[in-house]
Amino acid sequence: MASSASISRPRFRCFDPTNSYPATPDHPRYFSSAVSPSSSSSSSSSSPRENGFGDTMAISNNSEPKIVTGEGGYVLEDVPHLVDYIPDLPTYPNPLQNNPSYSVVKQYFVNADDTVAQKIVVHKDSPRGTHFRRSGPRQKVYFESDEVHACIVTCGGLCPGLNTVIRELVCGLTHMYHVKRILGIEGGYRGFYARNTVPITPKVVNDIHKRGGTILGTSRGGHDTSKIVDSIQDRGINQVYVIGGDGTQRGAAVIFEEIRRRGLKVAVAGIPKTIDNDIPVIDKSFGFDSAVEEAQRAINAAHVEAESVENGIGVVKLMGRYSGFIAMYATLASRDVDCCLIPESPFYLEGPGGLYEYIEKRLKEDGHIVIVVAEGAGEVLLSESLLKDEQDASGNKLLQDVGLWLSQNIKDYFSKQRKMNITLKYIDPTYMIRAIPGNASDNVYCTLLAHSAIHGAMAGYTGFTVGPVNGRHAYIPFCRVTERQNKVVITDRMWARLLSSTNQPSFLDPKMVAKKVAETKKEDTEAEAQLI
Ligand SMILES: Nc1ncnc2c1ncn2[C@@H]1O[C@H](COP(=O)(O)OP(=O)(O)OP(=O)(O)O)[C@@H](O)[C@H]1O
Ligand SMILES: O=P(O)(O)OC[C@H]1O[C@](O)(CO)[C@@H](O)[C@@H]1O
Ligand SMILES: [Mg+2]
Repeated sequence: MASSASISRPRFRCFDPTNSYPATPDHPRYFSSAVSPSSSSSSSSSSPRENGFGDTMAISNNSEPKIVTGEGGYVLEDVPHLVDYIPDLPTYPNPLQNNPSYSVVKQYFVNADDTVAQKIVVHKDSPRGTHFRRSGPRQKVYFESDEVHACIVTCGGLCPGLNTVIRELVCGLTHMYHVKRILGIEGGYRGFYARNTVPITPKVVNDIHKRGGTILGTSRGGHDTSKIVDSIQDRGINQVYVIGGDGTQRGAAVIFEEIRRRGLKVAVAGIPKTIDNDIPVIDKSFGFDSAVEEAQRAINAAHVEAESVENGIGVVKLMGRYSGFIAMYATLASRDVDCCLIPESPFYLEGPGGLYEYIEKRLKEDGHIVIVVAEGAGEVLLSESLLKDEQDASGNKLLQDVGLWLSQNIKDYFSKQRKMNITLKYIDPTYMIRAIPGNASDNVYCTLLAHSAIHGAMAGYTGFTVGPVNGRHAYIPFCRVTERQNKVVITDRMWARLLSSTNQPSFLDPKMVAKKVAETKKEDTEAEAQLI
């Protein structure tokens, strides 16, 4: 899919320019205050951590981001490394060098200075912008195979592909790095201190990618940082793989901070999960493709029902608490949808240009209409009529059922006010969509995510999330994926394509459109100014 955009643009809250010192044309510099690590090796090689620029490594003792600047407005937002706070770590040759499966691969190891550009459409004089460290195997690793004790935890809502990521983490660690100790943490974050752990082997996970859900179980809430890190320390875990959405990545970030504060040699790697696709920076999250595909079945059913009766109305609710990506892509894929309602695009029911007027038009012209509504759409309208302010255990807002509310209002309006005979069928496939296994494309994607995370942790990187940025997998600092949510930008071309494919009203007056365009431009300018 096209790179997902966000209404709120990068703000670089995690970037402290007051720590900067000037970059020279041939020597990019870290912005944080520099302290050279003393480096030693107990085995084959000895060197400070590569920074990819032949430059002295700059170490920050706190959670400052590691920013490298270069020529032409080049910025690298690097991820933390274990040597940032444990300087004397030995390194070892990567066991992949002797792995028969990978031995014929030319240039299997990632070049030390490979970075991935966040912005790929640039102008002649525009800055080169933010880059992230490219993911992949390094020549040297910071863990010996026998020393690794990894754990895997899944948190938040279900998502197609969760089991595939678990499987590929286990198989990747075992087959690529000969790791023998991998623990599954049961039931999300609270499992670290309140539930059992299970040893996992490739045999245990062999066919789990064919099943929906997560074999480890999941939960919301229950993040007690010090209890979690105590448990990591007590069990001798030194690689933590955390699979989950925005809340989970926030949780992983604080676990990493506590680990760093305690000076533990423990790598923390996040694998972003959410069918909502609301995680910024990365191209898309795993499970999203599967969700869009499965949604077609519900939309198809709604269409068949609606077109089989006189004045048939099919309403399908899809997930998307804050972001309407599933609804938007499911609509674009289906071509049977006449109206798509998402949280980012406010709508109204009555009067000229409103939803009721549009439904009536479609019924008169086609005899039926199919409406897709994302669960977070129309929140303002709903809160006006139903006051409820509840949260789940993780603090996420609990939403009213917009599909039911909309269906009831449509029925009332047409039968009572317009005295029309309509037949409305409401389909809520949300949990059926979330519970399926990953589709073929998500399964391949999950493998790449799991392998990226393993290579990063083995290479000593920590405090990072993995994911593709413009098609290339990268290591992204936690703060960049937690500082905002990815949202559909209704002033982008993709939303315009949707409007033109459904022919629905935009529900926006021209003044509002102008305001949105101006806001987006202002945010772009501010983000660029911070990069210079
Ligand atoms: N700011 C935070 N600090 C520490 N832990 C957090 C934070 N936010 C959320 N968590 C923890 O992360 C876990 C998952 O969070 P949440 O339920 O919001 O799901 P998620 O990861 O966002 O996934 P999704 O929303 O896609 O289902 C929960 O155990 C929650 O306690
Ligand atoms: O009912 P649960 O498990 O809290 O999950 C609901 C939420 O999970 C999500 O799918 C994100 O995983 C949201 O779209 C949805 O609101
Ligand atoms: Mg979330």
